Amino acid sequence: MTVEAQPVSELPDPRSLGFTVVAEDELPAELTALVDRVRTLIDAVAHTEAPAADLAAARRLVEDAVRRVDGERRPVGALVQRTEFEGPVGYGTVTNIVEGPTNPAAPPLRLEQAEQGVRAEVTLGGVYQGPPGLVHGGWIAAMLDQALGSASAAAGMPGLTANLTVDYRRPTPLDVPLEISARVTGTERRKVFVSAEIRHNGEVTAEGTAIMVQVALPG
Ligand SMILES: CCCCC/C=C\C/C=C\C/C=C\C/C=C\CCCC(=O)SCCNC(=O)CCNC(=O)[C@H](O)C(C)(C)COP(=O)(O)OP(=O)(O)OC[C@H]1O[C@@H](n2cnc3c(N)ncnc32)[C@H](O)[C@@H]1OP(=O)(O)O
Repeated sequence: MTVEAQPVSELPDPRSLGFTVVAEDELPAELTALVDRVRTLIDAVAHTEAPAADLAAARRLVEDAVRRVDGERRPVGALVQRTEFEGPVGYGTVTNIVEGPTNPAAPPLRLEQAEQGVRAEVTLGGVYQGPPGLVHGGWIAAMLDQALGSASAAAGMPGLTANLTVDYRRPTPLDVPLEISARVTGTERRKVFVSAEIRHNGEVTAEGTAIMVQVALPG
C-alpha cells in the first residue's frame, strides 16, 4: 500500500483552535472516584430486585446527588490530554462515550500505547448486554471503532472514521477480561487504514477494519 500520508508531527495546540483542554492528571481524584461509583450504581440499578422502599430511598439519594453535582459544567467538546501518549496526539473528548474518563456511561476502558498501535483490557458487565450473557454487537463495534481511531491518532494521524467493517467471529462474553488491540496497516493520501481485534482467552471474538480520514486542521 502506498504511503503518501505522513504523521502530523506539528498538530496545532487544540487550545489555539478554541477547544477547552483538561490534562487527565488534573481531573480531581474525587471526580474519577465518583465516576467509578456511578458505574457501580448503574450496574446495581440495572439488575436490582430490591424492595420498593429501598428503591424509593435510593431515588431520593440520587436526586440529592444530582442537586450537588449539577452546577458548573465543562463545555461539550472539551478535550482531555493524556500525557503518556507521546507528542501532541494524546487528545480525546473528556466525555467520549467509549473511553471518556469523566463519563460514567462509558465502560472502564483505557487504551494504552503498545509496541504496535494500542491495546487495552476491559471487562464488561450486564449493562453492555445484547443476547443473554453476551456483549451487544453495537458496543463491540463501538469499542473497535475507538481502538481503530486511537491507533490512527497514536501514530500521529488523528482523523474521523469514514468506513468501519466488523466481523463477529465468536460470541463475546460478559464478565470476563477482553483484550482489544488495534494498529495502522497503511496510509494513502489522507486515508489511514487500521485493523483491530477483540480477544477472549486469546481467541478472536470480533475483528474490525476502518478507514480513518485525516481532517485538515487550520494553522
Ligand atoms: C490538534 C487536534 C485538535 C482536535 C483533536 C480532537 C480529537 C482527537 C482525534 C482523535 C482522538 C483519538 C482517539 C479516537 C477517538 C474516537 C474514535 C471514534 C471516531 C469516530 O467516532 S468519528 C465519528 C464518525 N465519523 C464521522 O462522523 C465522519 C463523517 N464523515 C465525514 O466527515 C467525511 O465524509 C470525511 C471527513 C470522513 C471525509 O470527507 P472529506 O471531504 O474530508 O474527504 P473526501 O470525501 O475527499 O475523502 C478523502 C478520501 O477518503 C475516501 N473516503 C471517504 N469516505 C469514504 C468511505 N466511506 N469509504 C471509503 N473511502 C472513503 C475518499 O474516497 C478519499 O480517498 P482518495 O484520497 O483515494 O480520493
